[in-house]
Amino acid sequence: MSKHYLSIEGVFKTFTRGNLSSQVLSDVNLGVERGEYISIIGHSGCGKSTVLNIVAGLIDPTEGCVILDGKEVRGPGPERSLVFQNHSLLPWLTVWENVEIAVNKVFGRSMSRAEREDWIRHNLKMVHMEHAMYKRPGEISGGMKQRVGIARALAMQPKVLLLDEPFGALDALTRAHLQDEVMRIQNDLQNTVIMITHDVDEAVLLSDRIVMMTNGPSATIGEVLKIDLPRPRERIELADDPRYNQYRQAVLRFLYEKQRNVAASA
Ligand SMILES: Nc1ncnc2c1ncn2[C@@H]1O[C@H](COP(=O)(O)OP(=O)(O)OP(=O)(O)O)[C@@H](O)[C@H]1O
Repeated sequence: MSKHYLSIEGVFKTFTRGNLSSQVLSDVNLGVERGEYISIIGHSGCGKSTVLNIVAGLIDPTEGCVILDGKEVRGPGPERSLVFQNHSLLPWLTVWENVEIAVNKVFGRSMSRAEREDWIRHNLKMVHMEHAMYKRPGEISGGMKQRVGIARALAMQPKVLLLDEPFGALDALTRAHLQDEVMRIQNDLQNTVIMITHDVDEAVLLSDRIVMMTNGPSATIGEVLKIDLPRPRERIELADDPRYNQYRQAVLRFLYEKQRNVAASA
């Protein structure tokens, strides 16, 4: 039995179409502890989403496996909820109904109607969206849609929350605001999170460990950096913290010195 809460064990992935095949991942191994916040960073196209989709159960590895809480991942499931960069809310439903669908699916049998309503309200409150619960996605901003997406994912009480560049499409201020919200929620709930990001500051600010991937093809984990900064973290204070800047530099060095060939050809 795996000694980690979540473990990615010897994962290889080759995509094949006709007689063309490309090996995207090669021998990816990672152990994640319960309550840990992990960021995955790496150059565009190296295979970050492929790793996340394998953990989500949306893609099968060619070799290797993912074990979550003692069980091998086989196909998607509500114990692994995903939030994408592009809001995946159903546009014809209200904010409330978008969360309700997920809650009914997971807790339809175990909670009464009143309990489910309380739970939906609680999760919308947590992301400060209770004021807009009767609006449709087309009537709210991008940042608000991401809040609802996060509320919906959290409402499923997943064992692991998978975030694929969740703030990537947002302007800098909204992004900072939402990062702070996610840190606050993380301090309260102690979720296990794996997040893909391209943003070095975001990775250092939010993570317990940053997983840095080598360039593809046949990408793997190049280095793992432990972020030993006390929580709760304050972005303004950290800007002057020498440790914060050392972590930042370590990631930048990995991306732009050790793995720079893709950056140069991009
Ligand atoms: N279904 C698929 N079929 C064939 N190739 C694929 C498929 N999905 C991904 N790939 C390829 O695998 C490689 C890694 O893609 P992936 O989306 O995992 O990278 P990424 O690091 O998340 O990229 P980005 O940062 O740009 O989002 C790319 O070369 C991509 O073209």
